Amino acid sequence: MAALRQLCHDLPPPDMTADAAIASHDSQLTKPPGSLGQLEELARWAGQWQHTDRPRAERVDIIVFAGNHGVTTQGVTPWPVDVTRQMVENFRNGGAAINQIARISAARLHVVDVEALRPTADMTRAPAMDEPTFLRALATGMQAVRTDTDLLCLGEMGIGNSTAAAAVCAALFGGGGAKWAGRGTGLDDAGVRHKAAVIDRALARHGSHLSDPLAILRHLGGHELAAIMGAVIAARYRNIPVLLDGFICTAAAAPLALLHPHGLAHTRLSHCSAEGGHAHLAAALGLSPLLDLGLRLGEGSGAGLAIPLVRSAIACLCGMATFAQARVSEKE
Ligand SMILES: O=C(O)c1ccc[n+]([C@@H]2O[C@H](COP(=O)([O-])O)[C@@H](O)[C@H]2O)c1
Ligand SMILES: Cc1cc2nc[nH]c2cc1C
Repeated sequence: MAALRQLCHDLPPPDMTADAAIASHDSQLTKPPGSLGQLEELARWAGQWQHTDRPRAERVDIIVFAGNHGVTTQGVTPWPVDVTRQMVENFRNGGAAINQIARISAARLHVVDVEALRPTADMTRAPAMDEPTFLRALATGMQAVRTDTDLLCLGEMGIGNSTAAAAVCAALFGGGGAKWAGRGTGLDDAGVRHKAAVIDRALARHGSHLSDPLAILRHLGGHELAAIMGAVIAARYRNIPVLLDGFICTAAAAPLALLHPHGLAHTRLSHCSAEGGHAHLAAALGLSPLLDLGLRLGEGSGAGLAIPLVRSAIACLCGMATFAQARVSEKE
């Protein structure tokens, strides 16, 4: 735990020399300054974290981390637990939404079943993970990050994990189960109220251990959430910018924002999920989503859909002519 805490404390900073070079080059491109809006900032973000003034997004990985959750025994999701394993099989056979999005976005898809899909402990009765399991799941996430990657998209699959994510958010940011519990895969109003009460019971059970972001993720999170956290940390050390997906993925990364003042600066929020807590979480983290399409699927689907935006931003930065090259007159 101490080594992990040190890693989080020592996260490398952005390359502001590359950033200045990009800003200077961008100002000479054949467009009114600022007219590419958020794409301009997106290209600078990619360059800052890839440590280059000519960023790339040719080699893009989508990693879907899958895990199971003991808290499902509390009736917090309308779907059978076995769907996690069945969907992993579906990912491997090319039949899920993320397979189609990965193909359209020309990204490599990797599926990792964390801890062989063994469920965590039920967080209302015990810590979701003991320390060795938490660290092993986190290391699984770190090891899944390849070095030959320009851009990393993270996603998850886990029946019950919207309860784990909501509990993590409640412990990190306050507000209790009622603020963070959402419909997940399709709960009705009574189901959401029950889910909020289950979260409140877990918070009460672990109260004295919830003062530290890593302890919060261990007690209330899940194997795939820990793996996502590990992947976000590894990407920072390998100069790889990260696209986060929906509510669960963002909640898994959120502890890093509390462990380091710029812990999530190398990540962008790909979209705002329809899951109620995601907008609250984006606001708490100061992240603004690139897309808002009403998605609430997970699997890395929103992150996959944002890949063409990053590619377009970089293509404009690196491919456009300058005013001098194109002999276009500059503003008077
Ligand atoms: O990405 C999101 O914002 C999102 C919102 C709601 C549900 N999900 C997915 O649905 C599953 C969790 O829902 P639940 O109801 O079983 O907790 C899990 O596999 C997630 O990938 C994902
Ligand atoms: C069918 C199904 C597909 C999913 N993909 C991500 N979460 C999911 C949850 C369910 C239930």
